[in-house]
Amino acid sequence: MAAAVKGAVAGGAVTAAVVAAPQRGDLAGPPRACPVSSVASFQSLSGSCVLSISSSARSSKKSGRGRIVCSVAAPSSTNTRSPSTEVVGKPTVLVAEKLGEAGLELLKKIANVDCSYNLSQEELCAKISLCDALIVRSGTKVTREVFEASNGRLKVVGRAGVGIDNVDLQAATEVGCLVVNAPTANTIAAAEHGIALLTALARNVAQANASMKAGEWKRSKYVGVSLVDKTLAVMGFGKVGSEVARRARGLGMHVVAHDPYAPADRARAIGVELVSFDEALQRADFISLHMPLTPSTDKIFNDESFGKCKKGVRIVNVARGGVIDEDALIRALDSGIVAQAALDVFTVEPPEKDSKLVQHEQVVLTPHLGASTVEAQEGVAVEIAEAVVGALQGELAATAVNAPMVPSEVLVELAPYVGLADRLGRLAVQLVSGGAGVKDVKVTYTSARADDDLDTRLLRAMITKGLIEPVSSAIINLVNADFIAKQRGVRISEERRPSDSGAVELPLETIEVRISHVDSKFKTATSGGDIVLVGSVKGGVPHLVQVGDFSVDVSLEGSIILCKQVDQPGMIGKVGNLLGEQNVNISFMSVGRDAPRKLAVMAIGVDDVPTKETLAKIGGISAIEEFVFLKLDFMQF
Ligand SMILES: NC(=O)C1=CN([C@@H]2O[C@H](COP(=O)(O)OP(=O)(O)OC[C@H]3O[C@@H](n4cnc5c(N)ncnc54)[C@H](O)[C@@H]3O)[C@@H](O)[C@H]2O)C=CC1
Ligand SMILES: O=C(O)C(=O)COP(=O)(O)O
Repeated sequence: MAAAVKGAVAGGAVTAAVVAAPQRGDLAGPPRACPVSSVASFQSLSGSCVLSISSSARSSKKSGRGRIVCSVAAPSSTNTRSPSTEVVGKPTVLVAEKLGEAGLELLKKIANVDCSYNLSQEELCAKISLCDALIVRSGTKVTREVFEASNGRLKVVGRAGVGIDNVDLQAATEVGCLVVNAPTANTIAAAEHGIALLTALARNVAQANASMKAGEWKRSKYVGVSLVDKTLAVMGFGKVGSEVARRARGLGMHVVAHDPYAPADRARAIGVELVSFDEALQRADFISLHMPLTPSTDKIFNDESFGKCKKGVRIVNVARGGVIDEDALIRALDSGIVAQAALDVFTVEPPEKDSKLVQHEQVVLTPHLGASTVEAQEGVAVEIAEAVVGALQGELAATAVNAPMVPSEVLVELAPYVGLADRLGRLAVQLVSGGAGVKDVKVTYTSARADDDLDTRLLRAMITKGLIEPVSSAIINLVNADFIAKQRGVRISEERRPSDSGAVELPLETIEVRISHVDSKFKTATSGGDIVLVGSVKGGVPHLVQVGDFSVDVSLEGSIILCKQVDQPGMIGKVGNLLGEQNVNISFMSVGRDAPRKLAVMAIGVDDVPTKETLAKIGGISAIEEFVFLKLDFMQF
């Protein structure tokens, strides 16, 4: 994608749009569909956000399809999508698990929505290459195979809930697919379910209910234990954990919490003592689990940890089944270390109905209902639909889980430099003629601001995009830029160069891209043996201001002809005439020279692509020693 950044100030709010240029490989014919995804816009949002640099043409680039119009497989009996409502030109969102109506309505405003539930992995893989977004809950495994089967088309996976352990984040990142979740809307529901299980456990509600339904009346068998003055250990003091702690304090419990990353002041504010893992186990009468399933929490409750607990401890798990070694739990229940367990989540869902855990008398079960309240499901549906719609429109995703979170105000400020960074990378790589390929790139940012006052991750991603996309089939965005650079052995180092201009109102004055250890097609673009291009933003438009040691000034739009020549009268006229004869419009011309009548570099911006013959004629002008034509827009070829 060649991107032009257009900046504007509208109604006091700065907005800018990165406009995707058409791609090589696009077919002629019907207009390219999915216009929403070809525009990455910056919006002034509150909080931390991430820019999704998207291109509608990514699917067409790989697959050769010219438009993103889907004919999705016939709906199964559980499908609710009506194929007749599919609209050409809209992206397609596959909703693979039940989603609240309000969320579906939001999606339908901009997308064809295909609600296909209970898909097998094979069915999901078969459909996914026709979808721009996928929305799941915890019941769908979004594996590497799914990302690979998407063939580059899937731009965003929305997890309508918190836990993203069912999504292969590494695979998503590698293919540049954004993953967003809905981290807040089900917090209270999960916390309330935790408390429901805690109280039910203490008073044998489930067992007594089953007994009565079986016609019994056993009052002495179901004597419970009190919660007041007991100690609850909250393991994982995040959003759900702290809400559980707050409620447990209201029930008169002492609450300790273990969370290596929790801020002490939040704990103190709720009257919770933060303790080590072992101390939490040693002090707890009740344990409530609220940590994510990660490699470091996988089976963190095992024989060894149960061995550290008080005999008769009661455990509630509304987090993830995998944090408990279920065989170890059965042993701990059988030995009496654990008196009772209440489980909403399981290592494999649904668990085997005849498993010892499911059938254990001291185990109370719910089928992953933590988030299942009417209110939470409506909230989650809206939260995820907004995130997915935003991502499809190239907006900032505040809940991205596999991309750097760049504060929105930083993004707004950097917007004009995003296109500059992409174009400098794109031009620099076209000057490389050989050698071992691009391995060493140094980017120098000149700024009058303090050293720590520039977040360059977005710019680095765009330079990477510019450097790699023209010479590969990779699609690069903020999600996968660092991964792809590393995978290709491209080392991008960054440096800040202070400026004493005093222009602190600008985040940046110039960006210099230097490629070392390569040969150049245009020797004049080298300085000290390296290819060096410097750019800046003028009036919101990216400009090339230096080529090697020569100063130029050419707007980075369309394409550029660089000529090295002996400075002499009439050169501009000669080149201009040749281009004029071919009806090639010149947008800019700029000459940088050492001294009068010595060597000069002429940079000519052209809106149209000159023919090979015209270029050859320019190259044939006797005073021109070197000559290179650089393209910013690949559709022209
Ligand atoms: N059963 C259900 O339907 C639901 C389950 N959940 C699950 O509950 C869990 C918590 O969700 P939230 O509170 O929203 O997430 P969160 O991200 O706000 O909190 C998780 C906390 O766990 C902490 N943590 C990470 N590693 C830890 C470790 N080794 N030991 C102790 N703490 C550790 C983190 O620092 C963080 O504070 C997640 O696993 C989520 O998937 C959430 C909602 C509904
Ligand atoms: O949000 C979470 O982490 C949950 O576990 C909720 O899962 P669900 O969306 O109900 O399948």
